[in-house]
Amino acid sequence: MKTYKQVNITSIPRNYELLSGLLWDLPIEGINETDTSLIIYYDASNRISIEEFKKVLDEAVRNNLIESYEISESEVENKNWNEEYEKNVRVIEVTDKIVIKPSFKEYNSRGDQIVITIDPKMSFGTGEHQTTRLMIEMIEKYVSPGAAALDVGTGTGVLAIAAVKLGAERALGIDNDEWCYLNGNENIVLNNVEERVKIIHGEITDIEDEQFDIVLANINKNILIEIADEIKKKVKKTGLAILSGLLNADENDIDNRYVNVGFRPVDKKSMGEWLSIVYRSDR
Ligand SMILES: C[S@@+](CC[C@H](N)C(=O)[O-])C[C@H]1O[C@@H](n2cnc3c(N)ncnc32)[C@H](O)[C@@H]1O
Repeated sequence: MKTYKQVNITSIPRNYELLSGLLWDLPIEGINETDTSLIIYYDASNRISIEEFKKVLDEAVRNNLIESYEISESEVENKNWNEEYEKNVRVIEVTDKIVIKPSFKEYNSRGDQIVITIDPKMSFGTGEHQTTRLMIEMIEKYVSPGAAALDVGTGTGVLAIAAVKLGAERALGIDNDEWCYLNGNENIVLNNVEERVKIIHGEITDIEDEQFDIVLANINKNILIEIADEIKKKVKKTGLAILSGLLNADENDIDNRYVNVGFRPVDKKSMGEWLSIVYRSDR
């Protein structure tokens, strides 16, 4: 039985887009930005408490991303939840070509558009966040027909699904969160790509001896630094790694680490504070 709660966060400065991006890594069910606060809905019955939010916010203070914050917690009536949730999930036109929509909203697409249906439930990856949009732009630019793609930290499976819809032959999505594994598998069925996309539960180290033309990873700086060697092992010689979940301020640390393991930066793009970098394997 789920017990929904909400936390209300106010911060100085009021940069809720940045904070919601940082908090999306937690197993939360929805975020609502208002002019004065950030409201986060989550299931308090099993996996998360207000302390987890405080840890992320304290780190944001330590990194000078915000000066200070206030946080409070309140109960949410269960009966309103689905309605609230559905109201807040939007159809997102990510690029001229790619649209992401939930199954419960209609969208009249043009013939040249690709519509990806994502019901996010508790996973990250609706297209709402800049890092997902940056990743999709880069996939559109760099995926080559027939490529094999690996999506580390697949969330809803959105990037793996986008990769095959944009020409990859097949994609493997992996996430260490079991909810994402379940949700990703639902989303590949919604998009009729179950023949070409496989979603598994685990860590990148669980994938044995397989190499990919393109490795996608939208996670965060610390994890991307930790798994750089593993990402390198999974990329074919002269293949690509496309990263995000990064703030602009993370660029040097990530570049140092990825160049050190044998990558060369070939492209990058920012959206607000968020950054995506494309690396080519050099050896
Ligand atoms: C920011 S979300 C990205 C979701 C989606 N790929 C997108 O671009 O919208 C990061 C995901 O990485 C997963 N994750 C975090 N650390 C991981 C790890 N060490 N191995 C696999 N998945 C991880 C989280 O569970 C989360 O679903």
